[in-house]
Amino acid sequence: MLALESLEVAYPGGIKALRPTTLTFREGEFAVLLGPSGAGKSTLLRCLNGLVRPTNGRVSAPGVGDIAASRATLRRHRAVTGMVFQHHHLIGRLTALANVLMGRLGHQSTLRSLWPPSRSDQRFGLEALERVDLLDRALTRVDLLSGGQQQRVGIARAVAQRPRLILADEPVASLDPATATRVLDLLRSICRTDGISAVVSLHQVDLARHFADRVVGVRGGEVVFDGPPARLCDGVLSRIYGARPAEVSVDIVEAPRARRAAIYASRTV
Ligand SMILES: Nc1ncnc2c1ncn2[C@@H]1O[C@H](COP(=O)(O)OP(=O)(O)OP(=O)(O)O)[C@@H](O)[C@H]1O
Repeated sequence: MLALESLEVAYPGGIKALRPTTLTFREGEFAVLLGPSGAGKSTLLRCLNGLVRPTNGRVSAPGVGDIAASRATLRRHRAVTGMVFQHHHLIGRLTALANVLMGRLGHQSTLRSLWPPSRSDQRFGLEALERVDLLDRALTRVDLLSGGQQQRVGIARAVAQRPRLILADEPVASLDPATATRVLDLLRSICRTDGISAVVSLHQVDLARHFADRVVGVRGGEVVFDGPPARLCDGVLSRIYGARPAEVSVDIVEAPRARRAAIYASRTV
């Protein structure tokens, strides 16, 4: 459904974040990107909704074609692509419902978006919150919610957009293991029920094993593994992480993002 054709990204300064990559994400698939810090996972994800412009190659979406062909194609693609971020990107002083309703803006004209939300949009937003078990918090300010609850609001916002695709960049990196599992479980089950495709970057190998239909392993801007989670054996993990498998899932996965980078740097082979 979503095709990357010889996609390549070089950032200013010459960093090749993504080497020529050709890949297809299939309809309804829950794909997980795994890879060490700096591997290029965020860059790849951001190319999928045009937040990063490739240096070469293109991303094609069904019914849209090359998403970067024009502002209109990018807008059409983004209208059906929900984003879930590590740090939620919510507006803290607004209620959960108001944040969720932001997911509807891509479906409205500029003029309509200046008016209060319609009843049907409000109902849609409340349904989205109910699906992430937060209906009772609809009118609570988001900055009064826990990290896990905020991430569920982030998912509800993406779902309220009625997306065909959800892109999630380390959606559970700031959460404790039990909350991370619950949040991913919700995300995957909503994607399954609604037939939404998902591309999710994770650092936790165990979560990838549990939730992914397909794992794409990235290292040094290249896809070094592409297959079902059952094939994530020790050899594959060391190909992806360049570390002994026993070292992969404990200290790296539990470490905060900034420290992970230092751990990886010290282990680069
Ligand atoms: N805006 C930018 N300008 C210059 N270099 C960048 C930029 N964004 C990322 N990079 C570099 O591109 C490479 C890939 O970064 P990217 O954020 O895609 O990796 P990642 O796998 O998502 O890492 P992490 O797991 O730490 O988030 C890294 O070397 C990074 O330093």
